[in-house]
Amino acid sequence: MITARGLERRFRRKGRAGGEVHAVRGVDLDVEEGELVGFLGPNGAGKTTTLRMLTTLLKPTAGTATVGGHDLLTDAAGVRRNIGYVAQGGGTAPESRVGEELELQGRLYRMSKADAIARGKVLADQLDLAGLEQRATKTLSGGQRRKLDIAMGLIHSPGLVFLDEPSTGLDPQSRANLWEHIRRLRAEQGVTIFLTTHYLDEADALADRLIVIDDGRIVAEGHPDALKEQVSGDGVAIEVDPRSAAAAADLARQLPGAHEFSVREGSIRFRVPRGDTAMPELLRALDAKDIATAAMQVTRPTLDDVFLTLTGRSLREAEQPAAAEPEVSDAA
Ligand SMILES: Nc1ncnc2c1ncn2[C@@H]1O[C@H](COP(=O)(O)OP(=O)(O)OP(=O)(O)O)[C@@H](O)[C@H]1O
Repeated sequence: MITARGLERRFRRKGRAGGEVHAVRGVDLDVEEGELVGFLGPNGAGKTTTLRMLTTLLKPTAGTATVGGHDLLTDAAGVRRNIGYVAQGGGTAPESRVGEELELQGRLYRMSKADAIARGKVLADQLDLAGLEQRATKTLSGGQRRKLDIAMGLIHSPGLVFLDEPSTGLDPQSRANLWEHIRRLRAEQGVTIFLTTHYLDEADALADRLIVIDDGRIVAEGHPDALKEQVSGDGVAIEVDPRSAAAAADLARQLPGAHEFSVREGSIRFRVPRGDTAMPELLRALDAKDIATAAMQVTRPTLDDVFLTLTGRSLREAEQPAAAEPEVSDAA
């Protein structure tokens, strides 16, 4: 469904400072039909820029791609016909009615009036918007508005849909509801979904496969659980008498694959590939040396641990609002 090689995008900075922003620095992507792929990275990592290139809204500075079976550079119209794109801000006019928006969107894709209305009804049902057709879009809740945006992106029955930060700004209940709908769209309609997010829980809950981007480059790729296992392993924390800490840490260091040690007084922390198998082994070793453990805890890694291991930064820290960017132009 998507094959991209070496996609790059530079933006020229305006003003006296000059120079360039290298927003995307050579991205390779492969997305198979029917996949639900999460494109995860902190603010400013290059997610939206990549998405805008893949959806023909922005020309790549370098690289090639095939999207929905059409060449991005030579057949942009073919790409546009075969994809749906749901942008961050959505695109509904505040005064118009839900049903009208859906119909108009269908007409923009050259559907007949009857087909646009019929397809709008099916999508409204599937996305829990039935009964709201006569409501002005400005009166919808945030969650309903996002679902309308998604319905509009799907009106022409594309096989591939891009969702840019679908649940940003929604309360936890609306987010969970939206996730359920996204899962169902894939399950019931077989739509391939490529979504960007900077929420770890969203990536974890939704995606079959994650592609992690940082500073314009892909830094990891895989199923959320596989990434956690490969990249960082389980976290282990044990508490012993401070006088035994050095000896206990020595024993823990002998566990296969143990790494990232920190020892502070009687508190020892480290990571191992599998906490459940390492723990009994360590307990036996400590017991044999008469070292008593006051507490022991194993924690499963999070996607934040993955990001930290790969980049040396926490995704949560990286999400802090960025400093104001210099004025820039859209032209490369
Ligand atoms: N039109 C533009 N002109 C200049 N620089 C831009 C432009 N669009 C994006 N950038 C810069 O490119 C970098 C990547 O931005 P992008 O919007 O792709 O990130 P993102 O990962 O989608 O972030 P967010 O999660 O905040 O949406 C940032 O440094 C951004 O300031």
